Amino acid sequence: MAKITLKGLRHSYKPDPQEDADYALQQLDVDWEDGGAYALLGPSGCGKTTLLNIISGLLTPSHGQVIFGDKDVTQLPPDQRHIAQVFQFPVVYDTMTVYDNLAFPLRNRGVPEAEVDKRVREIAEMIDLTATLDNRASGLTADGKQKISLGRGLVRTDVNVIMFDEPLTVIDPHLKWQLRSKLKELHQRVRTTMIYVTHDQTEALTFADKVVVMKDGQVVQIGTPVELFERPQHTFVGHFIGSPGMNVMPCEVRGGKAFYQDTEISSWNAASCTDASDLELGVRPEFVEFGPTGVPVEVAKVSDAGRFRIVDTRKGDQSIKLLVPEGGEIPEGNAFLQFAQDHTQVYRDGWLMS
Ligand SMILES: Nc1ncnc2c1ncn2[C@@H]1O[C@H](COP(=O)(O)OP(=O)(O)OP(=O)(O)O)[C@@H](O)[C@H]1O
Repeated sequence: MAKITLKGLRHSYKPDPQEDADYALQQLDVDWEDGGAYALLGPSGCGKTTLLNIISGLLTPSHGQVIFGDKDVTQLPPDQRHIAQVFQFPVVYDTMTVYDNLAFPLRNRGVPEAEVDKRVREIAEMIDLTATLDNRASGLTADGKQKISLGRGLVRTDVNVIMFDEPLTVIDPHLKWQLRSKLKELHQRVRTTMIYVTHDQTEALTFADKVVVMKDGQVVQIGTPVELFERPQHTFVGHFIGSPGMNVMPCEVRGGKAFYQDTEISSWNAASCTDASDLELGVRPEFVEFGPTGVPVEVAKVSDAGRFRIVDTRKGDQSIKLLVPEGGEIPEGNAFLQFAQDHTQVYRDGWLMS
């Protein structure tokens, strides 16, 4: 196992890239700590698969280095990188038994049969496949087959990283959460570095200790689920993560104070703001409440979400959402909103002002 470092990585599929938009991956520097559970999260087309293929060696980056430990592997083919991959669709040998599927990577590497047997039984137990070891893999359901794909990665002792590319896509919805929590549990047991690629925030936040959020070929934030929630570094992170996402409103800063349409808003970072162009305020619905004074709005819609209600308020074209706990009062028609200062922040050009 080894730390993985991506240094000055850029990739374009075009032969003669000229501008940033020609790059599927823009300047990227990321350290993946040895033994970490990471999610790579972002919308379709943001560059997740490109990045995964560069780490696994299927793709050579246009610029930059891929380093495992202290070894530069940028030019090494996939089979010399010791990586296990679990794809959207399970890759299993249908005619073989579950046992032989799990044993395959070890026998391929000439591991003695006694060691193979020990390892296969150990891993089968971890992924709940012991009872089916002698069955043909063809008879298994999709989640059983996906467990085999995973097991084939876990069984190897030479693996630097296990990478999952949207692994729950073909799993029945009611089994998804089971497999998801199984993955988390397995990571805690084996402590192999895992990178889990998804566009689904629930999958990312429940699996990962650290989430790498991507947008348009760029990493916009690397953080724990709590950090992404509490301090989104970019309005995209605030909006993409959370349900509903962060409210983002245009604002002005005058004399170190933020104003939204002439109402002063207390914000923890407005004082650091010297440049008054392209500014926005971000505040999550969890940190907005009704008050006797504040931003005047009109209550437009109330949706029940179990233990709380999501209230959609309007001021002109601007929507500002807030969460009201069960039993909390919701005014009809006109109302005022107040924002928690510690969780209300100014962004410039999308990026958090520091
Ligand atoms: N083989 C290719 N040739 C040319 N352009 C490509 C190729 N593969 C991907 N791209 C482009 O690179 C960008 C990033 O694509 P990529 O598949 O890495 O994103 P993604 O986040 O994995 O998306 P998805 O979740 O839909 O798979 C996209 O604009 C895509 O059109």
